[in-house]
Amino acid sequence: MTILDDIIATKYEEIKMYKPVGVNAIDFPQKTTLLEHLQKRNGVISEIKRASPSKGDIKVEIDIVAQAKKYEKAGAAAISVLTDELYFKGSIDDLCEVAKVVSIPVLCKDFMVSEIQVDRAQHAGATIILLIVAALEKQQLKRLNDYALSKGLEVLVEVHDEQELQVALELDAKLVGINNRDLKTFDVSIERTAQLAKSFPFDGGRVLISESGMHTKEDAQFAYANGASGILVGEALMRSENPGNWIRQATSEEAVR
Ligand SMILES: O=P(O)(O)OC[C@@H](O)[C@@H](O)c1c[nH]c2ccccc12
Repeated sequence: MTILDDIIATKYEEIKMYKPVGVNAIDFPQKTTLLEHLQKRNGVISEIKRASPSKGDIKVEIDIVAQAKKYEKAGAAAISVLTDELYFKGSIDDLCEVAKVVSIPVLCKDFMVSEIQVDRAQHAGATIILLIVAALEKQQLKRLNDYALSKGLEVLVEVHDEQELQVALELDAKLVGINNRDLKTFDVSIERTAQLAKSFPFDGGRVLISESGMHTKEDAQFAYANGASGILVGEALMRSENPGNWIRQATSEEAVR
């Protein structure tokens, strides 16, 4: 059993206990779309990540609304919010709080196995969901992808190796994330992006997003230089004294050249 198997197993238990989503729709500010942003210019998908199984507590007590506002003000392309409670100390309420105050896309970062989670994410204000190829059967992946798209959500399809990339391409995913972290062993290497980018077809409006393990402006530069239009950054922004600066530096002319 890997940690990923454990997490997925808890998801099936969790979804049985979800309270039905209320009938009152919340009035969220209108949001832009991530694909359009990344087709035009590079960007940082900035994450709210209180803790993680590989790093333990990162910043559990944090004003996430203030943090999200900093991300938006600095020009983040989107905000990712970890909603898993057990392993990441996040919550669907975290996502909802963020979605209420920003006009950039909001990604529900969780391990989706069921349409119930997709609905719940959208109800809480998410405009993007994550689907992890390594965590899903092919049919299940296709079903959830079709379902989310039919609901008007954007879908980020996450891969970690060549085979998974092919699965994402078969789905015709437009937002493809290469996770530099192996979710089974936690090994991280940003070289993974460079490797997989070699077989990435940069056509059809598809964009490549490099996820995890980026700490410096040079890391961002490396990802962009290897074909990424977007980078997904969690820990570095959560630990930074000045996350706005981090984002601005990683999106400056110099960094994206
Ligand atoms: O904190 P980092 O190393 O910057 O990583 C952010 C993000 O990529 C990572 O949180 C992530 C990528 N894919 C995931 C899937 C599930 C949970 C978490 C993730």
